[in-house]
Amino acid sequence: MTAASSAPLDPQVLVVLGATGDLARREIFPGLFRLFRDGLLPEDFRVVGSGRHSPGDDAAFRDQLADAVGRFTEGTVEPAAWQAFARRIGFAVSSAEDGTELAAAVRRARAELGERAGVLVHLSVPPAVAEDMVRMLGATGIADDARLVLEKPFGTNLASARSLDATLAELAPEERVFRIDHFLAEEAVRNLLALRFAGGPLTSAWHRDQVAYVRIDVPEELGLEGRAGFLESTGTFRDMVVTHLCQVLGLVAMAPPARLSAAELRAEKLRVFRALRPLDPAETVFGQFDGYRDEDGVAADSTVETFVAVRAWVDDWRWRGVPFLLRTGKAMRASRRVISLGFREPPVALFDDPTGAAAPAGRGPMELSLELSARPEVSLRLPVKRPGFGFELAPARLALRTADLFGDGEPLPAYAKLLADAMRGDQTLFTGAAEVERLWEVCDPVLRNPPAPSGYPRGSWGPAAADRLAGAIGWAVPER
Ligand SMILES: NC(=O)C1=CN([C@@H]2O[C@H](COP(=O)(O)OP(=O)(O)OC[C@H]3O[C@@H](n4cnc5c(N)ncnc54)[C@H](OP(=O)(O)O)[C@@H]3O)[C@@H](O)[C@H]2O)C=CC1
Ligand SMILES: O=C1O[C@H](COP(=O)(O)O)[C@@H](O)[C@H](O)[C@H]1O
Repeated sequence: MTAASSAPLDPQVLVVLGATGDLARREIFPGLFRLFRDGLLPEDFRVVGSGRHSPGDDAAFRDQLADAVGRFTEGTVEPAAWQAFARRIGFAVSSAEDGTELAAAVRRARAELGERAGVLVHLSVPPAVAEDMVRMLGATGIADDARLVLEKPFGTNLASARSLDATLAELAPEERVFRIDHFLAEEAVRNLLALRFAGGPLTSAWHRDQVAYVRIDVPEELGLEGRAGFLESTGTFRDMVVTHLCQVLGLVAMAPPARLSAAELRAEKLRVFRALRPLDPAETVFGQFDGYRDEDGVAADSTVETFVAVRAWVDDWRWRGVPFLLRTGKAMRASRRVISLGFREPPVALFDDPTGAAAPAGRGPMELSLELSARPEVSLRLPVKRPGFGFELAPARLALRTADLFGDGEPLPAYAKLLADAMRGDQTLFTGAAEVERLWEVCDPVLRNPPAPSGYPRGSWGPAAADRLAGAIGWAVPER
């Protein structure tokens, strides 16, 4: 994995399609501002936001962004820094059918920056329109020498992902195509690689001989946040499972790569995804939070899932027989992103039961948990002997918080890291075409035969059927 190069960057025109959308205001513009503040953008740059509907003029667009950046930036936004950043931002209308105004804005920006100026286009648009937007970039010449950053989900199924890959291949060599899955750039996910591959007993324990189950749990408190249109057309399975949760599964399950390069990481993940058994609708639970159908923009008879739980299996030598439990949903009790590995229990419960039958319910096996927050936490739940006369065991937790080690400064958000990497042409943390296509293949049985969603109350942990799916392993996220 390459460190951010300190070499000065050529001037850049940064184009954001879907610039009025949720991702743009929540992550992309705050991310770009953060890079600007940290001196990680080139000396000379322009930002062209684009969408089908103009917010009015450049000033109105900047006002919208000032609001968003203030809200979604950690720490204070210094007015002088914001002004210096904002004066380089403009807006141009575009759609899949007509990119004339956008192309003119990009040409003007390049002319201002000089002939060395590069172009980076981030397509922050729903997956169903990505290919048409890519074609528009080709037809207008914007894609000619630009780097193209594509959002997840990449396509909406295997056929559309292949078609999008084919269209991209006509316009740009693979080195200029960046398929984003921002979970891969989370500080904590990269910390997982350190934990696994920097040596020590965890490297050899990462195996079916020692590990009884893996859980990847991403409940979210947030509901629709004005994204009814997106969720109604995409659903949580495509939005979160085919993408983030499966990608994290790939990093958890992969064998050690020969080196931390894009090619090696992609190859090792692909090996896992080839061994990933096609998901079984009978081992998948869909849920829909109560009241979802009353939300603006949601069909009165919508069967779109806002919650998914899956039991998956990786049929290779390392993982065969180990369940991988995946769960995510909107409007749930808490927002967490936790990977847990439960270690096998000894064959005889020496301390608990004279018959050697089982450990008492509630204590659970030794479990390693990684909190995928911007400030990574690693903890180990393990049994300790309660001091005293007998041999009673109690659960305890050893926790390591990187903020305690390195200070609690403002971590670089995943999107800022990815945008900086894309500008530098570093694809290490981006996904490859083959792995994305294989994941669509694995997920296809559920897409073709989706389970009917069960209702669940807002603020709960999801439908009871998901608890039954997890069985004795359960879904409990560690206390913080
Ligand atoms: N929101 C999030 O937290 C995250 C989202 N993503 C991904 O980002 C992408 C965008 O999501 P999000 O911002 O949430 O979605 P939104 O619906 O909020 O925004 C999408 C934007 O795309 C534009 N758009 C919509 N339809 C079309 C169309 N037919 N042609 C051209 N442009 C269109 C809209 O702008 P206009 O109407 O002006 O054209 C809109 O601003 C998705 O792929 C999503 O998976 C990834 C990570 C996190
Ligand atoms: O890609 C997406 O991710 C977010 C969750 O990511 P986070 O970094 O905001 O925690 C999810 O809410 C959204 O639906 C999805 O499109």
